[in-house]
Amino acid sequence: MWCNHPIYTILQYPEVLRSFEKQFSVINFIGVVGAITPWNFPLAIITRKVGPALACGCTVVVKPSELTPLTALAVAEVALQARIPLGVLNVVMGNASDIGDALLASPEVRKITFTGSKAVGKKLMAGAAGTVKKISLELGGNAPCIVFDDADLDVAVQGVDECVVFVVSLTMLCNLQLASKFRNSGQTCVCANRVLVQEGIYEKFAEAFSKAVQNLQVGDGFTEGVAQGPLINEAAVQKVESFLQDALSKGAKVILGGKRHSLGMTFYEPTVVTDVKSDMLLAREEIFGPVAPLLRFKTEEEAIRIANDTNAVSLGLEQSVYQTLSITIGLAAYIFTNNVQRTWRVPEALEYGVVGVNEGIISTEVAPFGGFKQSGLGREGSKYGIDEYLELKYVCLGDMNRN
Ligand SMILES: NC(=O)c1ccc[n+]([C@@H]2O[C@H](COP(=O)([O-])OP(=O)(O)OC[C@H]3O[C@@H](n4cnc5c(N)ncnc54)[C@H](O)[C@@H]3O)[C@@H](O)[C@H]2O)c1
Ligand SMILES: O=CCCC(=O)O
Repeated sequence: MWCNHPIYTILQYPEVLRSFEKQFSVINFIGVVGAITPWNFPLAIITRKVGPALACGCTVVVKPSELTPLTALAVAEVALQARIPLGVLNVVMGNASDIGDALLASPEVRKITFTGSKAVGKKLMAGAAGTVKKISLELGGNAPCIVFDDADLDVAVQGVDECVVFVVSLTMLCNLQLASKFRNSGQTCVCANRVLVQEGIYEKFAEAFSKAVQNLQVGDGFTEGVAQGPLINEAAVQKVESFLQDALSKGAKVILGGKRHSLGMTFYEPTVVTDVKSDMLLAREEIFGPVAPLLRFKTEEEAIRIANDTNAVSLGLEQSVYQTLSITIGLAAYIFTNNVQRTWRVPEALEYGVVGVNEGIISTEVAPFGGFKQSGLGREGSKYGIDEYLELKYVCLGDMNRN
């Protein structure tokens, strides 16, 4: 159920359009959208795709993760209650690759929007070629978080008003780090994955940070005060264990946690690891678990180089070591500094789609969210997110009075 009424709008560049009086731009909504979503934000990721699609006039077929299907059905129920007409928002469950193939093969589906792993994203991108569909990909990350030694470690933060970019206390730093690293038990694509700490403050930061992490209460998310839940499944725990094992065998040290939680099942202790090096899987792969690896750096140039070097091949690692070995990715990055010049210079040098400066929580619907390199294509949120569901058309009007 979709039609293709053009919305006649004089778009950007009115001054250019004025100079070509009889020419103007038209936007069409793109058509049927296939939205394939992951488990880790089972509601938010559906809504950030469906919202702009419906706003543009598209209909949507959502294929949610098989690990969190009920949230998607709840969205569909709410859509019905909101009187969104039948057929406008559809949820399809079943075999993932069969549904993916059907969406890709359909000439009616004009756009695929996907959030999930790099491996599946690449398959969809290749599959979209058959019918030349527009595609947006929000894929994995390996966010570096750079802590410079110019942060004023002794300034106690009195209140929110003082939390301006030039006053970064150790307390604030640790809190922001906690927010960024341990959000959703570390299972967030923008979680700080590698914490790069300048050598002058490395020991002090490690101590203060692990004290803060120790206070995170693990348990049932419905219980008051609990900050860390379980990991999504056994495979996720085993992945964390294998990365930690690799790091320990290469000289890293666990200073907090480092094992399954006494609650059992898929609960894992919030963990801090020091002496982590760039060639360890903990630093090269998306951990997707509550483990914070601390790396050491000397200079700003070195920090930027380590942060941008997500190419496994350049480190001489065998790609077969781990199936999903990261290659040139760039979703989110963070820096903490008191130096105003650094707050501009370093983000500019970082090859990442989103950069938090003295801020650990960066997602908002009003900003463009998305990655560089193999972290994805396109943006979600803001006016740029709307563009993903539109086609731009140029109409050239002839002079009707011409003889
Ligand atoms: N960049 C972002 O905004 C963002 C946000 C959240 C999660 N992620 C990434 O998602 C990953 C975790 O999510 P996941 O484990 O659910 O990812 P996943 O790629 O395994 O699954 C994502 C979706 O793709 C489906 N799928 C699997 N194989 C398919 C196929 N052959 N054809 C069509 N669909 C198929 C799954 O059923 C699921 O619905 C992490 O890498 C994380 O970084 C990225
Ligand atoms: O996992 C990715 C989405 C996280 C977010 O919206 O901040």
